[in-house]
Amino acid sequence: MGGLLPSLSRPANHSRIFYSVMFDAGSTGTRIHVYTFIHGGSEELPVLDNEMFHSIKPGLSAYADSPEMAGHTVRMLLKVAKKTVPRLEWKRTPLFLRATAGLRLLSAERARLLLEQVQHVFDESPFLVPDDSVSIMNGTNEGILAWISVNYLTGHLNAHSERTVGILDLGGGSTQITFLPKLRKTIESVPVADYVAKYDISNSTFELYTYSYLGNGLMAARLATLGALGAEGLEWRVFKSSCLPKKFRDEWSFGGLTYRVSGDPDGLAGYKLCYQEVLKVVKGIIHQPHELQDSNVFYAFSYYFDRAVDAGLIDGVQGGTLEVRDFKKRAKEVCNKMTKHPPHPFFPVHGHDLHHLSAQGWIRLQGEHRAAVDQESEQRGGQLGFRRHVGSPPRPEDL
Ligand SMILES: O=c1ccn([C@@H]2O[C@H](COP(=O)(O)OP(=O)(O)O)[C@@H](O)[C@H]2O)c(=O)[nH]1
Repeated sequence: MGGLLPSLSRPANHSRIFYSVMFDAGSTGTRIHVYTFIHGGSEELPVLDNEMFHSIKPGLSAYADSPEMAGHTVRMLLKVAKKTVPRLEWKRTPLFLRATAGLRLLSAERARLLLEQVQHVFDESPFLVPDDSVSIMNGTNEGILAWISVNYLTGHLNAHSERTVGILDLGGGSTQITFLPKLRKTIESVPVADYVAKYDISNSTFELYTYSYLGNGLMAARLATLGALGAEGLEWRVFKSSCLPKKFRDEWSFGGLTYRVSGDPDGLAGYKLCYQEVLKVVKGIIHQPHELQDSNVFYAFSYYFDRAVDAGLIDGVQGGTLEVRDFKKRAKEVCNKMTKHPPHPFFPVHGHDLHHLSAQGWIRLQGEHRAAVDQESEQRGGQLGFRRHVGSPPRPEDL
């Protein structure tokens, strides 16, 4: 997002503080980040001084049939920008919105109508609206930017660092995997050319393995497992799964549609059947690079983090370090227990078939993209790579 920073050529007597507003329009929510930067001098890069964050659920794609509601969401979030940025700075503070999987999953026309509403709200606001303010970010850029962010925050992009870490991001609509391959063969044996992307950062070129699986975010893959994604007859159908406790009934909303779901009261439930159900959705779709069979460090976040916390695998504040097989072990325990006592439904990780991704690989789990690095624990050996919500208020998902 090269245009995030406004031009720094300003008169000498000008305020050295400036602001930038970024909207993350995800499939499950829309979030605003209001950044405050301090510009130390013409030779130096600006320093991030503060970040204000707020979010609203559901995401913009829930309003595909009523695009003006998407505009309303953005208008509500802009109130946070108006409160944070001093009035005198509004006209030089740029607004950007980048939409991810929710809008990628819609038809081009429906997505266009939603973005048109956002553009309208931006245009009537008192802020600066650059030419490329509102757009859908492609999956490759989403994966690369997450890789850069995590490697920058963990100190792996500095000149002395000899290795980098991979990232696994499980959103609601898509999931991304990005890493720097150690073997040439990994690049040469990708299924299609768009699994490889070159990126230049401070005099180094990184040739990354990166892919975004659209429709394999947690919510979309879960519905696909139930045979519900794209199905007809949502008004009368109940989608059953052996991944859910037999007596479980609920309604799930995603992308503007509501699905009635339940366990199978007359059938069987449990790990084995559930695993087979999930396999149908990911088999032949998820590419498994050979070199990841060896030990590798990945930072996994978004729903990987959320589910690891829900499953009691890691602490919700401290984060933690896990082996991939820990997910499988816990999924077995929970799914097999649910046949006896119905607990909350727990789905094994759908986004990637993690078990096959890396049998001995470690993943560290992280929550928010904006979390700060816990330097102390990194120095202690990196057992707890990240803390969640460091330096920010608790996340108010609902305004
Ligand atoms: O700043 C953010 C925004 C979202 N998320 C997580 O991302 C997931 C939802 O992803 P999203 O709605 O953006 O879906 P996508 O459009 O990426 O598929 C949830 O686990 C959120 O907690 C996050 O960790 N940090």
